[in-house]
Amino acid sequence: MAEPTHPHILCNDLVRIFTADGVEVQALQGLNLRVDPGEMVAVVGASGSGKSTLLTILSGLDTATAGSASVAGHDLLAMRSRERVEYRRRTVGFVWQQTSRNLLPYLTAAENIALAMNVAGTLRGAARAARIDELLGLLQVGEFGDRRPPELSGGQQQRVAIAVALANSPLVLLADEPTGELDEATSASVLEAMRSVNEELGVTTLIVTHDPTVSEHVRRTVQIRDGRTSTEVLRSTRIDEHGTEEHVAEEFAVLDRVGRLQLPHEFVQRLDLRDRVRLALEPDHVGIWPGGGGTSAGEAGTTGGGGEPEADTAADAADRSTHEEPR
Ligand SMILES: Nc1ncnc2c1ncn2[C@@H]1O[C@H](COP(=O)(O)OP(=O)(O)OP(=O)(O)O)[C@@H](O)[C@H]1O
Repeated sequence: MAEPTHPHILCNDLVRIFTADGVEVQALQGLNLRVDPGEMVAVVGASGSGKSTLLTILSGLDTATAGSASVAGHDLLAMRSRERVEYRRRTVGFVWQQTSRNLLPYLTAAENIALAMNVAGTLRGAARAARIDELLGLLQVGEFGDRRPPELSGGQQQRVAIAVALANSPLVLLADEPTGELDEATSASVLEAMRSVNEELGVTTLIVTHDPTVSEHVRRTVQIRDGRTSTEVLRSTRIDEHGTEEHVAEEFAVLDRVGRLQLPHEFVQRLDLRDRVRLALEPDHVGIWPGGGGTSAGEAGTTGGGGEPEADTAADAADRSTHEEPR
């Protein structure tokens, strides 16, 4: 039997509560996320959904209020300050939205990468120079090693920032709105550069962003809503019956360890689902009906099956199933 993979990022029921002026804000409300080694995943959500809070915790700059979070085997809630420093220097690399946070403006691109190696005490001499050339080449900014950030375009600056983030060969690359200050075409090319780095170096990559178009550049997009992951879109390529390659995107609801899921907002609105719903366990899917005693019927959060089941059947099945209220 194959060995189970240990995820590179694992968050279980992650909660972060901020208190400002006596008012509590639950930025993360029991978030679950798993990213396996070598995956490239985008976490996409509206402003205020908790993206930056999640990334700040994963980067070791903040600690969660409850739940668990681990990155490449480091338990982020139990980590002490010395481990935290090493973790930030060697285990994870970061790319932030603002280039000013990624690069020092008075150092050249090559010197910015060298500085990251200096701080972590990694490569020296010829090995260092070779690695800097390799990284700049990989990010397609090989000819700009001697330029300072103000002499580079926004897209080139972010490519150099990615090279800096990779300087100490981290296992995980974390990016917070890495294309937030770029135009559409430049964003697409920077995301493609991140994808080729992910493929060539195998570095696990997590991007958080409000920009839904990022999902076109990754295989898996996780939607975050109100501090929780809600749905996922998986992209794959398959060959159709004419031998033509086609790209397929499928949307899934995220089911947590205890069986909770969030229905997509449109489903809830369309069927006017409120307070409680009726459930029916079918051989290959689960049906969900409005619970208000109406006659309208529909299905949500299901795989397989089709057609509109009888409301009576749903009620019967719901009676047969557990009567526990969803938590
Ligand atoms: N330090 C803080 N103190 C109080 N509330 C905070 C703090 N940081 C974040 N919040 C609140 O937590 C919630 C989530 O914020 P967060 O910055 O994680 O969202 P986001 O999805 O990254 O949004 P944006 O895309 O606008 O940056 C928001 O309601 C925000 O106001």
